[in-house]
Amino acid sequence: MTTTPTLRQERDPAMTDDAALVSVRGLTVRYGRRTALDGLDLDLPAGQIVGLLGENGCGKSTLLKTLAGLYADHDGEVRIAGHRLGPQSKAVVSYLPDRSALPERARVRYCLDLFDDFFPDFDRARAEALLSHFRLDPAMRLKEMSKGMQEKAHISLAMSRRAQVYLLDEPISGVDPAARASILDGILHMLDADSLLVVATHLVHDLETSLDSVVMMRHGRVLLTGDVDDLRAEHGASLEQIFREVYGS
Ligand SMILES: Nc1ncnc2c1ncn2[C@@H]1O[C@H](COP(=O)(O)OP(=O)(O)OP(=O)(O)O)[C@@H](O)[C@H]1O
Repeated sequence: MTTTPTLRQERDPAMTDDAALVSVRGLTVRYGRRTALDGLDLDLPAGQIVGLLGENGCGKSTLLKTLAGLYADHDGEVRIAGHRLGPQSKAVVSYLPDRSALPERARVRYCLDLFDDFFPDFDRARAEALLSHFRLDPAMRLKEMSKGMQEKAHISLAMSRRAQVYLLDEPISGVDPAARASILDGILHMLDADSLLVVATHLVHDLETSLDSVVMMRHGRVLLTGDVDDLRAEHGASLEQIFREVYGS
């Protein structure tokens, strides 16, 4: 099969797309002499659940961190809800990193207080409802929880900001397969219809039915992007099969 990015839209590479909630042009991020993102272009509209897929080291985490406004040092242009990266873009982005930034001795209740203090858009009732959905006790300390329980706690916090863009970096890698559907239900249940959720994941099979579109990356660039239903129809295969063919070639 071809890995040509046939579904990428033709556009003027210099212009960001005003209609897109997230618009990226020529984004390059380097760690010293290593180039993690290499002139990446991307447009993501509101109202989508987008899977960010690709091999280890292709740049998924770096892209999410950059969109979250954590790398000031980059080349290219990024717009989020029309804002350049900075305080205004950060205010509309809820980012769940692949490694926790919360103190592990903290009780979940204290984390709720932290989010309440730090994020004006934090909806505490929504977080408490999600914690309850996941059967987590707010009195527990993070370090007393299993990896999967910690992930559920972090998801509850990140998804309870009334953000426009949610960036989740491998949010359910530690959760057992049977519980993944319940977590995805919890996430999607809380999502406003006009927000955008981008989830970096290797769990293509588990997320396949939840995703509207995918962005497949390789070597710091977008290799293939498109609507999941369109891709399945075009290739006559499941998303997981398409993924295996693209990255197996
Ligand atoms: N802090 C860092 N210092 C130096 N190089 C880094 C750093 N973080 C990432 N890199 C490099 O940048 C590239 C992209 O890494 P990144 O973590 O974004 O990939 P990824 O697609 O998220 O990988 P994975 O699927 O393994 O999580 C890799 O070559 C990696 O070695």
